Amino acid sequence: MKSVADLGDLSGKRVLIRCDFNVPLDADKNITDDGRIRAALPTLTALREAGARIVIMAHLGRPKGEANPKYSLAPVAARLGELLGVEVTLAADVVGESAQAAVAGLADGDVALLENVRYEPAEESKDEAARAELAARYAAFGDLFVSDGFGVVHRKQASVYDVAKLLPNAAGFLVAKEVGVLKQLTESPERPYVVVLGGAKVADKLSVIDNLLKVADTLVIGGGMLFTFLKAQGHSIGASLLDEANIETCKRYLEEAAAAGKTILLPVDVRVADGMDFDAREAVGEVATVAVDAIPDGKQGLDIGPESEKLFADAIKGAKTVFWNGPMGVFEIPAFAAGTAAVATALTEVDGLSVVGGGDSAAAVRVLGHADDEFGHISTGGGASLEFLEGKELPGISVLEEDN
Ligand SMILES: Nc1ncnc2c1ncn2[C@@H]1O[C@H](COP(=O)(O)OP(=O)(O)O)[C@@H](O)[C@H]1O
Ligand SMILES: O=C(OP(=O)(O)O)[C@H](O)COP(=O)(O)O
Repeated sequence: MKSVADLGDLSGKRVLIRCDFNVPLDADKNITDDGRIRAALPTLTALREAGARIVIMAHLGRPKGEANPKYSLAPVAARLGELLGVEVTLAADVVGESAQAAVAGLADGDVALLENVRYEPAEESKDEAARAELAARYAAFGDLFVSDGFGVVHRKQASVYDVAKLLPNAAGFLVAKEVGVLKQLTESPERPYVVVLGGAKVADKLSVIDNLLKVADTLVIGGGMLFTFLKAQGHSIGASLLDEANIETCKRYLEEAAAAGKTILLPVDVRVADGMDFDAREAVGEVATVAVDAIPDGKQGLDIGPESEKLFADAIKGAKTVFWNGPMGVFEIPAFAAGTAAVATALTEVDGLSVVGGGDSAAAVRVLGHADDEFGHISTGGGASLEFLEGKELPGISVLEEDN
């Protein structure tokens, strides 16, 4: 993997860079945690100081191939401009006339941000030819490509993977740093090694458990995915998140873990309500704590309960290595933040290496009042770090090692 320093004289060169600026926004489009933008500053600053003309590709959320103002990068452009102390030109499209004009208008040290790359249907397409065609349009905007969006390196997408094949490339400082730290967890983690999983990307997270069971001693499961496990154990889960297609897989995981002498630690109680109003940051109906085998019909599980907080905190504090991705509940709503807060605090008390990964998990620890240096490392990637820890090849990284 080449570094930015190996790219030679960058003065006047157009550097196309993929960043992960998928930051949490509130209902008024205020960024609630700008950690991912800050994490990109070392590379962007170095490129600017070297006199490069910077063209940034990034996404926000999952707009599924359609332009949609809800997912515009406008709040990101404004915040990045403040942090860099320079105006960041936001193109109104991804590869259209506005993007072309923004790139053509760059002077040395200037920064342009293309609109959300996921407005383009080919960005996330499984059709390689469609992705390659879009990647060629991106590549026309740069003389060189830098990959610095660690949170997306597990995605085989046009702005992450295909474009890297078309230009001389290098890893940015963030990607290099993340890989360096996460290697410590794969090479010889001190045991007990506990992995804590939660969050809402249920299908993604369930698919990594197979391999994580091979490397970790204990898997602690909270967040949206816990309910598919409860269903697999025969419990009713009311209106909670369910990944129907993976109920049998969860049964298999529970059996495999038991056979291998590993532990899958599930909550014993959960906090439920009729639902939630995410924008208003409120529960809908009464919030109640119930045992996991007594979730009433129609109720939605939105956090782990107080007994589970203690159970999980003890498992975490007894570990020498802990990796945590995914909030335990809908922490953005105060009534459902206690589980995530308990896990975050337990991680700060680990006598060993504690790593938090993921956009929302990193946001959660900061929003809940923790400082970054209370943890061994805060990774900008959730899914990306999990796949790294599984030992999988990450397309956005392996492509950088190929000759071009
Ligand atoms: N029980 C639950 N039901 C619905 N959403 C949940 C639940 N628990 C956690 N979440 C949501 O999961 C989201 C984060 O998920 P995810 O993107 O997988 O994490 P990360 O960004 O850290 O990788 C948070 O916005 C949180 O509100
Ligand atoms: O937020 C992200 O990942 P994460 O939730 O795993 O930390 C990245 O921006 C990747 O987003 P994606 O999971 O929609 O591809």
